[in-house]
Amino acid sequence: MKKALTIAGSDSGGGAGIQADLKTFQELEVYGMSVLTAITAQNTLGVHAVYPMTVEAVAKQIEAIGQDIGTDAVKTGMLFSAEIIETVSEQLEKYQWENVVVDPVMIAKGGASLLQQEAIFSMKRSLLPLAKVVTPNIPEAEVLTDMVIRTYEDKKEAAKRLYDIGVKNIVIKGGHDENESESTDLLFDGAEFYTFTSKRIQTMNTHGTGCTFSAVITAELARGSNVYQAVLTGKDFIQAAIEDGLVIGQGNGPTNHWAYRKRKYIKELAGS
Ligand SMILES: Nc1ncnc2c1ncn2[C@@H]1O[C@H](COP(=O)(O)OP(=O)(O)OP(=O)(O)O)[C@@H](O)[C@H]1O
Ligand SMILES: Cc1ncc(CO)c(N)n1
Repeated sequence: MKKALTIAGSDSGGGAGIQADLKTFQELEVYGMSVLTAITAQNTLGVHAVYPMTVEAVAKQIEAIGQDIGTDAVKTGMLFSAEIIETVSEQLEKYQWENVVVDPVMIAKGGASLLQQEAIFSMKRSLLPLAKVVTPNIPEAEVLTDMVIRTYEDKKEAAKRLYDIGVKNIVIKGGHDENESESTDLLFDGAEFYTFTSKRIQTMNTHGTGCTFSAVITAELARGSNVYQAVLTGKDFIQAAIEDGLVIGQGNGPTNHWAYRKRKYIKELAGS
């Protein structure tokens, strides 16, 4: 049984954060573990309060896993503060886990801050150099690279700048792209650029897309996939999850975490 760990915030509404990650790991038949960095009081209408954990609580949770269970891959999501980022980075270095995926979560869909402004420096200096994959959306990539991203060439330049910080593979996600008919994610591995394009779905129910996408990449790396295959599966998984989105709550609803598995089974049944 392969194992994956998420170090992230709790979304009480169940669509993003730790909850999205664990649901995704389970769907991909990977044993899921979690380290909480913060608790959010959150629903489909927005983030109503944030309660960060102490650095001691974060370190102890990681040590509990490191000293006993270990992991085949680990992702980070909402980390909230510079001190939490420094603690997580120290622990990742201590255990030398190989498949580190950093989703540099900064702002929730409703505009609430999930990362303090002064933590950006720690993210770039301490955490990103440990990452095998980083998965910023366009606004996050702009903050991390200090540039405006409008065109495909801008995305390529931003990916190169992130590579220079020390990340081995960069995925700039297209959810916030201005293209109304497609959503294209760009992967750069230091040598080649690859694009992953899908039809843009017109829906309000995209809460937690980024968390779910990076959780798929993490689970797939744990299962032994290479980065290209992991991103490809991430794109298929999130497309199915948005297409079969759930009408839950009064705002931006969550995606459907079992849509990908359901489609796979239907295909298998049709073939048998
Ligand atoms: N409307 C959409 N239709 C199809 N794919 C989408 C849509 N919105 C996002 N995606 C895909 O979902 C994944 C996540 O991208 P996005 O840019 O939305 O992340 P994010 O902003 O970090 O998400 P969040 O902050 O809500 O967790 C990417 O693979 C992207 O291409
Ligand atoms: C806890 C948490 N992590 C990440 C996101 C980003 O989608 C969110 N809304 N909430």
